[in-house]
Amino acid sequence: MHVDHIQTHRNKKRKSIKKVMANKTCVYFFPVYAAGHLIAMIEFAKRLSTFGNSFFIHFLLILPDNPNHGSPLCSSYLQSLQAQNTAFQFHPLPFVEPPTSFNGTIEFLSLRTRSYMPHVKEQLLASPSPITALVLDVFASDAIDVANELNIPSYIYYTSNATSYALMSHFSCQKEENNPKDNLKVEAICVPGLVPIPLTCIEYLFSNRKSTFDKWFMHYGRRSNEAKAVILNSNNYLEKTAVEALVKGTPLAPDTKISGIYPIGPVISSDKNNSQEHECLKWLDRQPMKSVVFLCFGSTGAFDVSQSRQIASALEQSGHRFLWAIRTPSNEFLGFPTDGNLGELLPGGFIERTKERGLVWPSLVPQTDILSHEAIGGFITHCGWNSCLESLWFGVPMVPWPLHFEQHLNAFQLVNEMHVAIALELDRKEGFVSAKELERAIKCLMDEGSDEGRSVRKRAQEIKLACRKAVEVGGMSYIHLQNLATELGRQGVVHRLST
Ligand SMILES: O=c1ccn([C@@H]2O[C@H](COP(=O)(O)OP(=O)(O)O[C@H]3O[C@H](CO)[C@@H](O)[C@H](O)[C@H]3O)[C@@H](O)[C@H]2O)c(=O)[nH]1
Repeated sequence: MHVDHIQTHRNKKRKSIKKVMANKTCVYFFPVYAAGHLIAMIEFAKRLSTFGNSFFIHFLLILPDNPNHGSPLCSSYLQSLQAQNTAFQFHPLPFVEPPTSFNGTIEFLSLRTRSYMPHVKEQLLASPSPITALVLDVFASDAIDVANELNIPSYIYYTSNATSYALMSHFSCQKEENNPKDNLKVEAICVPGLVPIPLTCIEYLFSNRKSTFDKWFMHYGRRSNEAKAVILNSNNYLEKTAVEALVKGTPLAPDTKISGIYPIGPVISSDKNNSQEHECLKWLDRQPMKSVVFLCFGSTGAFDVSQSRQIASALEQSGHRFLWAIRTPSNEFLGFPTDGNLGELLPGGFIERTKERGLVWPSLVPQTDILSHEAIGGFITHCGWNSCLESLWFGVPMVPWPLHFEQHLNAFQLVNEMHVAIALELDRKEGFVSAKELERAIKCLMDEGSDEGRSVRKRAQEIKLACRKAVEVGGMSYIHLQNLATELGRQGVVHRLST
């Protein structure tokens, strides 16, 4: 959605809304413009808005500084949202020149978000109705300062899982000398209330290999401790230990202001987006039930030639049907992968040799629609939390292939806590997986006679049912969401227009 679209849309709505505005308040959302964050937050807002209509929902948006830096998934999602005619209002913030001095991607994005704070304040002050809450992505939590200044309660909508939030919050209150980065010699990290977490799962967060992520991870942990409450896209069936510990407050900083934890998940994007006509789905219609292994690595995941060829070889040797979304990595700073250059990425003759049982799709795919298709029997995923939830929602067992951030931790949970995934051995330093190892994991997941496969398939079905029950009327996530909606609607008028 372009700025013009958003603004026209907003102007049309303003008129009709004016009439009923008198008794309503507003909840403002401030997401991060990335597929795993923006879409997840809007989907959460949709669900929240089904609980009565005592408030209007507004979104503050920092649009990408350059069209190549914005996830294509975000723009197509925003466009499809227009057709759904939600009552949400979007406010793209006026452009601010991006920072020129920074160390790595996360620092760039963090500094850029901070530079928008004057505009955030301006927008909130211009609100057409009193504001009862500001709901922030954790990576936009510097806006808590603005919320405090205007006496607006702030909430964090955390787009990943409860365990990684517990870690973030716990480490944020550690003194510099206890920086987990310095503990890299121990084998497991012990956080009060959590099961011990192997260091290999989190060293990516705390090693200096990837610029300053650890510094910002701790910074946002500290900021989120200043919020009134944290909303988690999880529940205490998926992550019993972490959710229960967080509800008790065990891993939180002693001086935290957080007084509520709302595990309301899973929230997934379930819109069909007219993708029924998509070639991948038509192809799946022709495949037997649960016969296809699906490979997709999130909004930013893409492999070089050498790794892509190992994947191709594993797929060929495994003998199983497959659907592989493949793209070419971008060399540009903040650039997104481009359509897969199949001639370069695949070994000669691969497509011809596998055409009876495989489809290679050189672009983004309608992931949730694919996962919901009955022909899908397994998912090889980079373990972005949304991808994990989508797979679980449709009862699809996984092979985790984590790439960045907290994805190694998510992979650990899928295998060791939820028992819905077959472990894959990867060289974490290089992120490399050999053809032999991938072939083994695919066979383990997909072979009918595989005991491990049978076990993860059964668990995936159990989790699917439990997740659906959790969000149904009366389910545990439903009740948390209902309580949150009541709190937001009841909060009283905490901020009045300045004029
Ligand atoms: O071809 C594709 C690829 C992805 N998706 C969708 O894009 C979203 C991707 O989200 P996610 O699986 O969470 O991956 P990332 O985009 O990599 O997510 C970022 O944000 C997540 C939530 O905070 C973190 O868990 C991840 O580590 C971080 O990389 C999902 O809804 C997918 O269905 C598509 O629809 N088509």
